[in-house]
Amino acid sequence: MAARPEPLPPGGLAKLAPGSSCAYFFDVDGTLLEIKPRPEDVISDEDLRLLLVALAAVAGGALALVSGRMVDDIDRIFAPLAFPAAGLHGAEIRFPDGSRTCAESAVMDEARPKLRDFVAAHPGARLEDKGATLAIHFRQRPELEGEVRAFLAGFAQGGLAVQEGKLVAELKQGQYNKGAAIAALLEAPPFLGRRPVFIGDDLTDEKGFRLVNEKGGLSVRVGPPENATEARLRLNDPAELRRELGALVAVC
Ligand SMILES: O=P(O)(O)OC[C@H]1O[C@H](O[C@H]2O[C@H](CO)[C@@H](O)[C@H](O)[C@H]2O)[C@H](O)[C@@H](O)[C@@H]1O
Repeated sequence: MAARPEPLPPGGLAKLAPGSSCAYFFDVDGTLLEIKPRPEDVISDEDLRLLLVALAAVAGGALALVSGRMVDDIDRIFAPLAFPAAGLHGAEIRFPDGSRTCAESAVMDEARPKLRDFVAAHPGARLEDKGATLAIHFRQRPELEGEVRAFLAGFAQGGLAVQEGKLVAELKQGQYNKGAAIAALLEAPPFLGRRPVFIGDDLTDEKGFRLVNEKGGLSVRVGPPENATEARLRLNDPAELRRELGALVAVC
């Protein structure tokens, strides 16, 4: 049930989520990295890459990135690293052995030209065509929010659903979500048998929080305290998450 998350207790993630027994799942935008004006502005720095490599090592490789972005875009951000990953809110998964699943993009063929036309008619709005999902960003014109959401709601039928996010709304296939993606990754070694830890910041992460709660894991939301969430615990921002992960790696 959604409620206000608690701050981390003393000892933080180093105490709550040791690398010897946990599997780590991280959202990207707003969690590992700060939000930027445009999606392509986001890129990992060397410190974060080294931190994630160190954490993956102490967890026996049980670290995955779980994002609304395409897996190829996640790889661009963290290059040359290529972690196990779920992209497109779970519609795309790359398992630790390198095998991949990806939802059909043809399901968006009817909607795609209509979204293009909408964006062309609304300067400042932007279409991010991710194949199996289509996102309309309105960060440059936040006043378009109501119009974008109402427009996309008209496509929410026949298995399609709208995923809301930070100054973005997106058309996806309803059966895919981050909870199902984390559950699928947890079936595969080296995730199998480990306690899941999921850290995210946005509406798309709520099903991931619920899944790890059901599995007895740890759910942590990055962001202000006032919003109700399925996550049980809270961190202020990506910088605090980095400090926590640094401390965790240091004690392992
Ligand atoms: O699940 P995430 O890893 O958090 O990805 C969610 C969406 O992230 C990107 O959009 C968001 O971040 C952009 C860069 O900081 C920002 O400009 C935009 O306003 C945000 O909505 C990405 O572009 C989307 O595809 C992801 O679904």
